[in-house]
Amino acid sequence: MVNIMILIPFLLVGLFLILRFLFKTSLLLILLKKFQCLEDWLHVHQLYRVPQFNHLFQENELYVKVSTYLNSLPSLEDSDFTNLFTGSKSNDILLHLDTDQTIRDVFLGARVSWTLEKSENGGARVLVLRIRKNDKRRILRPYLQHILSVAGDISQRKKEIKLRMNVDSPSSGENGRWRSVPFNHPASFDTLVMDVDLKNKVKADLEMFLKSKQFYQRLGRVWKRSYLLYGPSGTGKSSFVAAMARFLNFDVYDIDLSKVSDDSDLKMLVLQSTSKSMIVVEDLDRFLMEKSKNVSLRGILNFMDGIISCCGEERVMVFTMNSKDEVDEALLRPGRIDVHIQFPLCDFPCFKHLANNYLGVKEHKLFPQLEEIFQGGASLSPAEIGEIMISNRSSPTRALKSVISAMQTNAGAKSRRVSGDGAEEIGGGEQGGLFSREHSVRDFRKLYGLLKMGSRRKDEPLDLGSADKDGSN
Ligand SMILES: Nc1ncnc2c1ncn2[C@@H]1O[C@H](COP(=O)(O)OP(=O)(O)OP(=O)(O)O)[C@@H](O)[C@H]1O
Ligand SMILES: [Mg+2]
Repeated sequence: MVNIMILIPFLLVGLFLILRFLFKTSLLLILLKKFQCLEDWLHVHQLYRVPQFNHLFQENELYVKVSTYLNSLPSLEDSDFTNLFTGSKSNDILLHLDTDQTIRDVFLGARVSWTLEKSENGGARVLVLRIRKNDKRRILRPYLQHILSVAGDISQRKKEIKLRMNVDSPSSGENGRWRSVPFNHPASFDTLVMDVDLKNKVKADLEMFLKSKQFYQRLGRVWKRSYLLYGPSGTGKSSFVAAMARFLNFDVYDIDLSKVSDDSDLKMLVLQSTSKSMIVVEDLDRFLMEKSKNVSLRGILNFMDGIISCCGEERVMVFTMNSKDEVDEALLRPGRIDVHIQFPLCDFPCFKHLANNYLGVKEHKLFPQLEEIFQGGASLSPAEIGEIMISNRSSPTRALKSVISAMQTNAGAKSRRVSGDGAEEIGGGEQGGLFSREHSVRDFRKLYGLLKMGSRRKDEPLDLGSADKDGSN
């Protein structure tokens, strides 16, 4: 009994030292690996080789996708050695599988391994998949599908968005071709001041669309969705297009209809676009109102339906207009346009949000006066208010006073118009809407240096204000 009492402290110390030794060294890990090797050795395996190039020396897309997938696996970080590279951004560090490196993966409970080998005939490489024969039938196909889908998602996330524009250069015979530049528009759903619910609804709609491949297939419908963004100039339609593209990570095909030679040329442009892209036609109402145009209404309808006949993969189409009142019903029918989004002028909550974003002002003694003016019906577009705030950003009070003057000038012009003509101008005028009188445009420009506005301005739509901006995001 006494002997046991003496032994216990020695046993405890011994146990402590053994545990300490095991934790301080990698003995446990080594034992685990040996056990796995032994277990593997007791199974029959099948090997699959994914070569980097095919027999015509073209890069094997499967090899690229499997590499992308393997380089994203957390087990790569845990492997004994691997390659480190910098990414496209300066502070990105990327892990890459090295030659003769083996990486393990688990799929549906089955353990598989991949080894990167050098092929016998030179520098090309081969990825070798090792899979237990017992698991082969059950997991091989779904596992490869899983790899393709993960790799697709990764490359989509990493992709740099491109803006593609149709160029009009008959001399070089390039008419109808797309010219591409990196898409760097800074707008995102976070920077846009608009109704939060509306913003969330659009995001949810886009997300749902992306996930609905099977749904569209089951219904025998082409996987596409069309949006119409309409509202006065400077209310954020083009910025919204940019936000959508950024959100979807889709390339933007911006079609300039004036550079399209005829109806079939327009169809060709769609045929030359790729999947996972947004096809954008800005100011469609203005184009349709033009008397002599190369593309007919039928051509445009066919082009909208052209997607249906040509392209099965996901496409988002976006059309912008100042007003949809004058536009042919056929163009707006469900199926051609799925979602209509109105962009109204700024109301008081929207103004407050802009004041916070541009001037860092949450409350101000001029706010009650501004609220009254807004409630009186005067309004400016977010672009106009933004410009005033930018040019006066060193003095918030001056900026707010300038907004007040602009709204008063604007309201004055409106009332002069109403009393002079006996009716408010809505629709039709060359330079209708808020600045339909030349002198009010000049007044406004003089006051705030808005040099680029006016030429594209249209009348306010009749349904203005139905989707109020609440100024939060
Ligand atoms: N809702 C908004 N929130 C934040 N900024 C906005 C908003 N609307 C417009 N702006 C600002 O105004 C400028 C012009 O906006 P944008 O070009 O998107 O308007 P638009 O509706 O496309 O006008 P147009 O009909 O003349 O093409 C942008 O630089 C953007 O920053
Ligand atoms: Mg625009």
